[in-house]
Amino acid sequence: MLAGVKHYIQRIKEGRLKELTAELLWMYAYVRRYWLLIGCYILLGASGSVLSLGTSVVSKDLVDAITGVNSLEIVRVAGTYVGVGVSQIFINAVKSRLSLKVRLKVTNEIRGDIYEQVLRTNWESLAKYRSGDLLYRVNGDAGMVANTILTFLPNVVTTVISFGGAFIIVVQHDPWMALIALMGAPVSFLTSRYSARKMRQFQRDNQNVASDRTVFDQETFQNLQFIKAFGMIDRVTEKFHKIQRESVDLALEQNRFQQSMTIATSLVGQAVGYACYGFAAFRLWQGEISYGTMTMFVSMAGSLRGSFSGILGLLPMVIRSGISAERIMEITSLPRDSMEDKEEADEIRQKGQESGVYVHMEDVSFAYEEEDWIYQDASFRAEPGEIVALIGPSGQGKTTTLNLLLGLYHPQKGGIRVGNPGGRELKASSSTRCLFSYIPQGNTLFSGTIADNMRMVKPEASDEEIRSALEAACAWEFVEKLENGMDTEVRERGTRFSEGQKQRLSIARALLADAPVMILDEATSALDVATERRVLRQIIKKEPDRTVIVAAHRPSVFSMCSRVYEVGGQRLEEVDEEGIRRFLEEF
Ligand SMILES: Nc1ncnc2c1ncn2[C@@H]1O[C@H](COP(=O)(O)OP(=O)(O)OP(=O)(O)O)[C@@H](O)[C@H]1O
Repeated sequence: MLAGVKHYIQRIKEGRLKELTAELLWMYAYVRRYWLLIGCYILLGASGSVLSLGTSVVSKDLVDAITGVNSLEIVRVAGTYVGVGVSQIFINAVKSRLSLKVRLKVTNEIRGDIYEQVLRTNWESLAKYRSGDLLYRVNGDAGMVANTILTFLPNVVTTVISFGGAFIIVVQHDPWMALIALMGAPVSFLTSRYSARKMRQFQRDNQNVASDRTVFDQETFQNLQFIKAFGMIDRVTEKFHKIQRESVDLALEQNRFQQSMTIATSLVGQAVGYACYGFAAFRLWQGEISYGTMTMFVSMAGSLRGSFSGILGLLPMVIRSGISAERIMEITSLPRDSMEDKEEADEIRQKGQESGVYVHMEDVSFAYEEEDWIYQDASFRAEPGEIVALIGPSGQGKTTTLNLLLGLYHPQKGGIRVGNPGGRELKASSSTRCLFSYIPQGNTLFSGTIADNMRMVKPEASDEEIRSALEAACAWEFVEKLENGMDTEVRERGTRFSEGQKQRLSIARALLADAPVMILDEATSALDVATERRVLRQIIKKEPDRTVIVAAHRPSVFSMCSRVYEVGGQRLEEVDEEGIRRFLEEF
């Protein structure tokens, strides 16, 4: 007893109670939002329970009428019996329909909420999660929580009504009978307490395996071409089967545990059932109860036992959704993108159309991991109308610098400022991202047509505007030859185009966004030198005040740049003319 109390005190100290309360409150917020629908569902469930109790009472009268050979009474009671049964069928049908409607609505809304929250989460925190894992949290975990919100409360209410109703009816007829029927309760309570602890661990493992499966499936299909090219089909299939086996083993182990618990409680339940039969028969022999009352006793005793186990049986569901809520809350409690400077940033963007926007980085020090500096005290500037290049060996910090400018990561020291020359200035943050159009490394095309991809950044763009952007990015020359021009499907991840073509489409999309600063991260690396120069010239020609920042490995763009910075050896420094000449010679 003392050990039990100590155990709970320890768990409260560990913060488990606080966590559990937070999980329940989080779920309760959704219950409150749908209280009317959930209320209707509970009412229907409750009336179903009352009718079910009614059936037992009417069956008693029916048996008594039959054994008493009272034909008039038989007809009356049989009529009520049939009426109650038919009502139950209709109530169940309405309940099932309402349940589906509410389930679809609540599940979609919870998923929508979580989806939006994930998208608005700060990139620095979100980048640590695998996309498949996030996908599982949005789909699997959200579905689990929605299911519990819908089933837990209504089930508790209907079970409490069944239990309370049966208890009152039995106690009124014979309190001893009620006591015997509940003899198994302490055993059920103790086994469920033990099983709750084990189930929590099983559920955590289950959710992790399911999440790993989603990650694996997603990565396999995304990289199918690579897998085929490297002849990795057998290895990948083997890994797929291994993950499957893991989840099967876990499910079987969990099932074995659940079954042993079920066997233990069922054996106790059965023993209690026989005791009820015996006691009811004894009372009948004593002539203290009728045949009808005996029938009712036996059915009510089953109902008492059943509803008690039913309440305890809801425990695994609460555990499952508690774990899911915990996994979702882990994501939704991450810091959000702050948009507090949004209005000022919009103003800078507006003004930027006349005077352009500069980007200044002053004495910045940044490390992903503590003290593992990418660079310290680094400065950099890009003015309107300039093309500025960032060069340096692979893995030294070019992309990192661009991410800092975009406010996706934040420097530990120093500041990054963006603003109009002689006008307003802001610290780089999620709010100032609207000043940039960014072309990251790799493929960023989405399913849909070329025009759909273009309109992602400017939904109201006319065909003329799209064509003009495609022309400026030197993409129109191949798009116009396609069977449906800009209405041609790009296919998933743009598989129908060459790397250089995909890069030109991405540049066209960035041009259409019409932001005052354009960032290209190796975005022209797959183009031949002549096309690369043509594209950069067009970018400036289209908008002479645009600020262009290019991360590049090769020196082909140097001749067009106002300034070149080199990132490497934990430094970011401007390269003088001598340095550029040396770089060109080395290349
Ligand atoms: N999210 C991250 N968390 C921890 N370390 C990171 C992260 N992103 C990049 N790095 C590390 O920071 C360093 C700089 O990476 P970055 O992508 O900026 O290099 P890069 O100069 O752009 O390289 P490349 O020319 O190959 O694209 C690398 O050592 C990389 O491993």
